[in-house]
Amino acid sequence: MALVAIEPVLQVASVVKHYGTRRVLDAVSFSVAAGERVALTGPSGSGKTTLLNCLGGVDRLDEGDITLHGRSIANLDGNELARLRRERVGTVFQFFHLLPTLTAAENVELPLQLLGVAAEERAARVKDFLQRVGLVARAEALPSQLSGGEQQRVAIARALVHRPDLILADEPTGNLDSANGANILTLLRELTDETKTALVLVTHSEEAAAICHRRIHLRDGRVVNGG
Ligand SMILES: Nc1ncnc2c1ncn2[C@@H]1O[C@H](COP(=O)(O)OP(=O)(O)OP(=O)(O)O)[C@@H](O)[C@H]1O
Repeated sequence: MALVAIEPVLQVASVVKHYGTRRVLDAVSFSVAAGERVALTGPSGSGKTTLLNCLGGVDRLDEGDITLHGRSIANLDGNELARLRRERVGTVFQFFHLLPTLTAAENVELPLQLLGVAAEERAARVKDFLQRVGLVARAEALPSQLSGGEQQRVAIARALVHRPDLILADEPTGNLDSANGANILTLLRELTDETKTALVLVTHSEEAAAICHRRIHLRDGRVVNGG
């Protein structure tokens, strides 16, 4: 049988990052395939959030490279990087980070607006994703009128609506009770399966790591297993 080479969605090659003289990421390498979910674990201060920020193009690397869908981010200028991030990446945070003056539907629509998607297509996709996260009835609610679990469902719809290759999630259940946390994890698992979106999930939670196919454990900025 012929082997087909499948290019990873995300390739991290010998990434080094310093804060001052401190080497916070020390030659980190791993890759993630389409639809693969990877838990990024490790003790506090081991570099997980720094790595996530590098993956999202928020922090620049000192050495090494990150390739997203075949494109190296090392030599992109700020505008190109912002565009790549908008097109290819979705993010989910512990504290939801919804825009407080926009409704649930408008929050979900925002990534499509930034990408210049036509109004009709935007409306259809927003409806589809609000349906997928079970929030059609709350489309016109402001974030302050939604529970934490509902806000995180809006954030998940917003992270996926523009069909990114990669979702970056930082403790997405960290601010939810266990029942809501479990619902959010199920939703993340089902939706990333359905859409074949890769997920890198930073977490201290066993339950969250358990929805992932694989774990990458960091200690002192180095991958100690799973890379
Ligand atoms: N902007 C910054 N300036 C200086 N040092 C920083 C900065 N951000 C992070 N650090 C340091 O880099 C190291 C790694 O931090 P990072 O937040 O990536 O760890 P983490 O594994 O995500 O920790 P936690 O689980 O507590 O969130 C820590 O020692 C931290 O103090």
